[in-house]
Amino acid sequence: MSAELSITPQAELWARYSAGLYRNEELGFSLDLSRVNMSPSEQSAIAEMFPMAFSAMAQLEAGSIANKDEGRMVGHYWLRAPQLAPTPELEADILQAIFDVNAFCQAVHAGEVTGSGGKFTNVLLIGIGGSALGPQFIATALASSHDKLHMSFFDNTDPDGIDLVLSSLASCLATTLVVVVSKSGGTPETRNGMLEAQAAFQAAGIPFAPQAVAITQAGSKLDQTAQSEGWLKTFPMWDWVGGRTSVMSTVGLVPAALQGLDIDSLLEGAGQMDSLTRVPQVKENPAAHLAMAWYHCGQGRGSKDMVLLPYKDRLALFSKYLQQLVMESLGKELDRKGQKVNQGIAVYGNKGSTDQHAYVQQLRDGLNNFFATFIEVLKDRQGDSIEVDAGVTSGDYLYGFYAGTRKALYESGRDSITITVNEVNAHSVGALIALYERAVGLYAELVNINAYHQPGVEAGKKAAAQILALQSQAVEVVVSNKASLTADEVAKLANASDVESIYGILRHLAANPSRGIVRQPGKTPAEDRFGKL
Ligand SMILES: O=P(O)(O)OC[C@H]1O[C@H](O)[C@H](O)[C@@H](O)[C@@H]1O
Repeated sequence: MSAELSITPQAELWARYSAGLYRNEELGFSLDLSRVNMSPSEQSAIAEMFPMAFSAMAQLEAGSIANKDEGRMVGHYWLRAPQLAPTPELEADILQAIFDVNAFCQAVHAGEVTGSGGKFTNVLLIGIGGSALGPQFIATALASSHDKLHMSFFDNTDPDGIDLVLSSLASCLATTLVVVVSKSGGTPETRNGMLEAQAAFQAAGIPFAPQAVAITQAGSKLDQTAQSEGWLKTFPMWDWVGGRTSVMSTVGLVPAALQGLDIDSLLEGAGQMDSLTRVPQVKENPAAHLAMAWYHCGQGRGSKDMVLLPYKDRLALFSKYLQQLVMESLGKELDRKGQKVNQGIAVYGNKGSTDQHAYVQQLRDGLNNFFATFIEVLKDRQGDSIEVDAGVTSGDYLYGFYAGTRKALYESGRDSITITVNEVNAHSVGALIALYERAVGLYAELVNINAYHQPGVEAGKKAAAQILALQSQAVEVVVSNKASLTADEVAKLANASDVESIYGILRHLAANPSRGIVRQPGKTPAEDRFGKL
């Protein structure tokens, strides 16, 4: 196949590009599938599946219980078109939340709401998954020297990672606004981050509650904590917004507005893309183009990985953001009929041309198990560029590397999609997010899965809870025994059968001296002995 492709005449490729390019001048956006080796007949076969996908999306937008397993509506599209919400109450809730976000952030910027050290200078956002990835992506994509507040994140329960962020905030904790984000309000990593931040405030003698903001569903554990401790502010989150599609809700709007970003433009860009991707004709709909290409490349089974190559540093976190959006939405064991399908599309990537010096070698010459998505940004920078060679700028190089890689991949029979935007700004970032949200929704309909639940995540959470329960049993046995014990002996005394887990727990504790446990290494893990320090 690659030999055939490599001899496709340039003129034919140019004609295919020109005739097939989806573009919208007003939005400053185009989508090119000319380097996806999909014949017209294959295109029409996939296009025939779309009417039912369009109608499912229309029902979803009209307020159907699209997430049947969890009995929920799926309403992230209403966030940028509140008039489309299925009830006047929901419309009013969305508008009120946007109003409150603006009012609060204006008061912070104006110094009407302050920290104990005066006007806020920093934001520490604590969240994980959909409650961190979107805010992090937007913060990085749209950062500038005019940012009103400096952004930091706790997005994990890694003590060392937390310390690193805290050390960077040490001199400005008294002017740091802490925003704790959790839709469910009960996610352990986020709760731990909140407790770590509270401890740091306490150690510095700064009251935490007057500098803390919660974003969560009414009545959640986090909501209760915020209420009972008298936190500065609580913003609502709704059950009809999924975590991975929550970036246009208070989850993404509060941090973005605090940073000083143009949230109206973000919502407008998303809303404009929503209008284009609502169109029920494949040819006219860029999200349908994308979903069609995904279906073709992976044969509707996700057999090829999606490699994201944005040629713009600001978009480096987009692949991380899309990893959750795509993989948590599409990675499902069962289809809607309950049949085992093990669907999904693996997503990875970072940025071009950096990745050309890392893994692009394999993309070009190695396993052909992927399709690439290039993101090209036409505007190089604000202001002019110097020439790095006669008549050539750094931006020309970046373009050259993108175009060259696209060509080289095509010549070795590897499919690629190119998305082009005029520039990276709040409007185009909103549009890109909306494009992928819709493409994921449409693709999920094509393969008949529920894109809006995440049953698999629960298994890991339950297993983690079991390990933590086992830890207290194991510690009790070790500290109440005079002699040191092997993991097998600890397991026996704790009445537990999972010796390997006990070994792992004790080895971890022994590596942290303040936990009071020592390890005497034996020849093998089974011969290691654990005792009181
Ligand atoms: O916002 P939270 O309720 O804290 O959830 C944070 C994240 O954790 C979960 O495990 C889900 O799989 C994600 O979809 C979610 O975004």
